[in-house]
This record gives sequence, C-alpha cells and structure tokens, in this order.
Amino acid sequence: MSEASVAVHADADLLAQAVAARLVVKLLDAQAERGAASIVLTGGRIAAAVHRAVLTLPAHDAVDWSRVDIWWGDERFLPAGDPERNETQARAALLDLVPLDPARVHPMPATDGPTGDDPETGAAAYAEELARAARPGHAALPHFDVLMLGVGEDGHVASVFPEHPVHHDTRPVSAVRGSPKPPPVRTTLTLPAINTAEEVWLVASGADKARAVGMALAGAGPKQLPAAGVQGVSRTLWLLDRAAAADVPARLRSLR
Ligand SMILES: O=C1O[C@H](COP(=O)(O)O)[C@@H](O)[C@H](O)[C@H]1O
Repeated sequence: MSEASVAVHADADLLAQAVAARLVVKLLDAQAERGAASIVLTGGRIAAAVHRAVLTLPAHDAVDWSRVDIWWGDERFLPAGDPERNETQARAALLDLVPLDPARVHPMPATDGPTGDDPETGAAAYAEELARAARPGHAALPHFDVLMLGVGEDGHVASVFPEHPVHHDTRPVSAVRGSPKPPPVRTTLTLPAINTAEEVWLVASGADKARAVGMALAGAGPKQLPAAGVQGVSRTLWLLDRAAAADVPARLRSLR
C-alpha cells in the first residue's frame, strides 16, 4: 500500500485544471500500456470543475474515449436525470461531450431504473456489474487506473460517512440510508473496494475542507474520518487548493 503525497495549488481553478491535466495523462498512459483505461468518478463541486476543465485541454482529443471505462464511487439514489445525481452532473460537464462507448459507462442505479427503488437491490446490482468486468481469476472488481474522491467537511469520501453503519459492510457496494448530507439515500463503494484502485486521488478545495483534510493526514481513525482510511495500491494523492491545505503539516506539502 502507498504512502500519501500532497500537491497544493493556489486556488480552486488551478486545482481543477491541474487535476484535469493529470487525468488526461493518466488516461493516455493507461491506454498506451493496456489499450484501455478505467476511471472512477466522484460527485461534488470540485469534481464538476475538473470535468469541465478536461474539455478545455487540447490533449483531451488524444484520448481514445471509446476505450475508457467510467465507473462511479457513489451516487445519490434518485431518478435518472435528476440534477442532484452525480451521473447527471458528470454527463453534462464531460461525458456527453466526448465520444465514449455507452457500453463502457457504468452509472450506479437510479430509483426508476430496472433494479427498482430499493437501494440494497441497486447496490447488489452494481456489485454484479463490477464483478462482470473483473479480470478472470481476480477479485470481484475490475482494475481501476484512477479513482477520484471529493472530501466532505465531515471527512466523508464517496458516501462513506463518519460513524455510519456502512463501515461494517464488507461488500464492495453498499446502500446508504440516513446520510447526514442530503439526499438521505445513496449507494457507495465501500472503503475496501475504493482501496483496490491503482491510484486514488482525493481532491478538495476551500477553507471548509481544511479541518477534515488536516485531520485525515494527521492519522485520524477512518470510522471517525473516512478520508483517513483511503489508500490506493500504488499511489494515494491529495490534490488540494491552498485553502483546503491550511492544516496540512508543512512537511507533507509541495506547492505547485
Ligand atoms: O454528496 C457528495 O459530496 C461529496 C463532496 O462534495 P463537495 O461538493 O463538497 O466537493 C462528493 O465527493 C460525493 O461524491 C457526493 O455524493
């Protein structure tokens, strides 16, 4: 498992541009090595800015988007097309604007979809979809080149919230009820599933994230602060703006 590293950028715009540039390079590298790339998207404000920034980079045209698998780390359990869904936001900002193969886009279930309005059924269906994409002879998950996460003010990542029963779920995908952040019903990859990704990038901007980011990097417990329990297989990278990095120990920072 990887040590965490931290890159700090001056503000939210530069952070979004830098994450977008890293993402495009990551996709190109993965396609050069394996012929395809697999990424896991997150929701939230900075994620939307990253998605928009990808399109502004001329190099995004060098990616073969038809050979990119898109997964989600969590989803708000709402009808398809609801503006609050992470999928809807990602489609509007990026996915509908690049030539993806629809068969390689794997949104988490919606309440009005074929798996129905029971989040446990939806979570089980997503786990099956992940398992179908797993490499033969490997665990129940596909290879993820990079998995991106936002970080909540309370330290949540994906829809793994502090002190929530989701921490006891050992399956890769869990239904979440009673989320402290609306909407209350969600589906999420669990921390063990998140930590199978080759690289995990935690992206946070703004002063309201500084306390959670600082505590996670100072070694808080993952049940109290889920972001502290995230570790990519070969890399765990915190990508922050200056405001979100205010409480990061100086020895961990590199200002870009
Ligand atoms: O509800 C959610 O929030 C988090 C963080 O969002 P932000 O707007 O504070 O950056 C996000 O990472 C997660 O995917 C989403 O479902």
